[in-house]
Amino acid sequence: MRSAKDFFAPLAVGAPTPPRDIPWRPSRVIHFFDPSNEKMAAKLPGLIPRVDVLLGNLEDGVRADNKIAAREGLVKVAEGNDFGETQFWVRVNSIDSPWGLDDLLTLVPAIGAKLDVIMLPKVQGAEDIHYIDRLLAQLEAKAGLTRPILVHAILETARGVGNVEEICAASPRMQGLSLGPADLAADRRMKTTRVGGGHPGYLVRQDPNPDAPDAVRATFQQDPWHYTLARMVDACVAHGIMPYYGPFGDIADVTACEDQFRNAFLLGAVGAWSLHPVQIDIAKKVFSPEVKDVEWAKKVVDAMGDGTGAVMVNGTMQDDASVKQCRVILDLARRLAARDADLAAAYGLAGPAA
Ligand SMILES: CC(C)(COP(=O)(O)OP(=O)(O)OC[C@H]1O[C@@H](n2cnc3c(N)ncnc32)[C@H](O)[C@@H]1OP(=O)(O)O)[C@@H](O)C(=O)NCCC(=O)NCCSC(=O)C[C@H](O)C(=O)O
Ligand SMILES: [Mg+2]
Repeated sequence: MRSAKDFFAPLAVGAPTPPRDIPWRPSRVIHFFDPSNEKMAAKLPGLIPRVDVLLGNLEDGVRADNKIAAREGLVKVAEGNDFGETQFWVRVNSIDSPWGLDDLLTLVPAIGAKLDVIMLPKVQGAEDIHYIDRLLAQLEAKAGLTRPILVHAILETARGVGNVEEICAASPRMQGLSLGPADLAADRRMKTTRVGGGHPGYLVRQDPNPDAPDAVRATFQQDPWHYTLARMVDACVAHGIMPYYGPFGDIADVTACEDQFRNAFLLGAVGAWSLHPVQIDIAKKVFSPEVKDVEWAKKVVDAMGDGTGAVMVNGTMQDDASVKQCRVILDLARRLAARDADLAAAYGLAGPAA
């Protein structure tokens, strides 16, 4: 393990200095596209201003015989588009796959200056992050990059979940973690074939009524991802990086998608993936605080003055702790409003600088 003194030193001579803090930028929606799919690539000029993060996916979801076309297509997308305020990320193939190394060797020299974050799938432990950390430093130095590329890990194996703390702590490049529910389900030998979301069999049932033993007993579906997501959130917050829910594969079920995203938002996640254009506005809506919550937060913050003591607001007790909860909502609302005039108007907060 590196000592605290050299943790932030570049890992190759000439590489940019790694960040001390992960810069906050909106990332409510990470929109996936396949750069080998010309129909999808043609849609990007219209999608880039709508999403917080555009992610070129080179890993699962891209056919094996299209891997090189996808890598080359991503270079063309980077060269042919102005991303403005939108972040540009890539999901490379895993480092044990036949393509992972060449993804990095090609993309960093070709488009490293435009890449904000590299998403690394199937991360098992700190050793995977140490590997990519050193390799990125070498490639950045060779390419003369002045800004370090950040790393985002997908948590999608049982071992990765077990090692979540050390993954978050492994490098100052660590930007965040996403949940990969499909791979994680397979690795854990869970018996769901869905890509994220609930399962009708994962439920609790109301107790029998002794006076009506034959009456129908209500059932309540549970969230099979709750444990992992909560663990991820704690690990990310402890290490100053950002937690994300991952994919929701039932594209047609926009209602359940919104519910799953909201569960993640309420637990502390900052965003989710969109796999299809229909999921973009769902993620943006869910991961932006609701107007009524922003209004409530303002009211409590105003009522609490210097933030200490206890007061009653609308019949509820508010104190030093609850005002902190309200500041979390208000802080997110302010950051989003500063970049989005519509949200600024809805929240009654300062909007983007003219
Ligand atoms: C899911 C899809 C295969 C659906 O595609 P399609 O059948 O073409 O849908 P539509 O006909 O409704 O599409 C309408 C038009 O929109 C374009 N389109 C579709 N998706 C996208 C997109 N993501 N970005 C841009 N444009 C998109 C279509 O081309 C249609 O265009 P047109 O015909 O001109 O009108 C498809 O959406 C898709 O492949 N999505 C991405 C899937 C993906 O990225 N999968 C990997 C991530 S999830 C994962 O890996 C699991 C995770 O790691 C884990 O372990 O849990
Ligand atoms: Mg996966």
